[in-house]
Amino acid sequence: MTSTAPPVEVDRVTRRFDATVALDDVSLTVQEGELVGLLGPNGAGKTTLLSLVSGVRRADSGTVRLFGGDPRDASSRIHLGTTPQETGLPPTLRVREVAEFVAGHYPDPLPTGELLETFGLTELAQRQTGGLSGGQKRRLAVALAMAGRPRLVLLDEPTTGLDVDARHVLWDALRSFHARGVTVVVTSHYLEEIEALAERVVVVDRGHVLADGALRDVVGRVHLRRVTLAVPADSEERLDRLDGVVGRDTDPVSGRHVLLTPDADALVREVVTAGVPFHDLEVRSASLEEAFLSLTRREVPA
Ligand SMILES: Nc1ncnc2c1ncn2[C@@H]1O[C@H](COP(=O)(O)OP(=O)(O)OP(=O)(O)O)[C@@H](O)[C@H]1O
Repeated sequence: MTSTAPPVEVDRVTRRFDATVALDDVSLTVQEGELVGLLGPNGAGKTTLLSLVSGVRRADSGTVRLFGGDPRDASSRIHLGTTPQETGLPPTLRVREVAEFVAGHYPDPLPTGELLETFGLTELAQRQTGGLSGGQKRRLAVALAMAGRPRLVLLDEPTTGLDVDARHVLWDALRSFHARGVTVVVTSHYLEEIEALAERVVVVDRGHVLADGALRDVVGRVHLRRVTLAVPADSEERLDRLDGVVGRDTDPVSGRHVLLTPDADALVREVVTAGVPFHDLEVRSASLEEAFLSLTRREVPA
């Protein structure tokens, strides 16, 4: 293990579960200080990837390095904090007791009061964990990952089940740790979470890395524009006959039609030429969600 090695180095890793290839020749390096969002549909291989990096599982082939060492050696994991998808907390222990118990395993832990404060848990310090709500347990589980002042944290779906306020408390906490230099790898089903947090996005599907880059580059890579417009109900079916529309949806708030297209200028010209009566036209870049759907609908490269 070397202190200058990147926190995560995954090199040509394959991992199977019987006939399922969960990861197929995956390579990925995460440098110190990065905040990486790992995106992928259910079963894409995200949890498997994190389990290899945290030393819980072993790769069938290829190599995984954690700060330059073997993640299966406890000494390599000294700078690692993790929050798995499911966390078991001892139900009769109080929040503060659990935090102190976990902190006791590290040579230089964060003061428990500071940890609880950062995650908005101060008020709950005396509560038994068995009496916490699902969202409160989740926040505690993420806080525990930070107890030992990790240099790298792996968070698997950290905000699943949290309401909007609790999610924002957690995002702020993650941002503050990241600002102090902590490297963060986070998986999420909430694309707006990755948009809000991550600087780099890695899109995984069926065991392959489909895209890896700065958030705006991944969104830009699909070259999609989002054209929103309102049309009278009796003209709606005319939208189906337009060329160059690769996706169609309805905006849940305004009820306007959303058309995804690689060439917004050509599409708008076509709408005008076809004489479709429209109003409230808006053109903007595709969101990460739209880019993600477009990417994961593609065929997996050979
Ligand atoms: N212990 C296991 N035994 C058998 N198959 C497994 C096991 N763990 C994962 N798999 C399979 O490997 C593939 C990748 O699973 P993985 O849990 O890594 O996906 P994921 O991207 O984390 O999905 P999710 O978003 O649903 O958590 C899936 O097809 C899954 O069914």
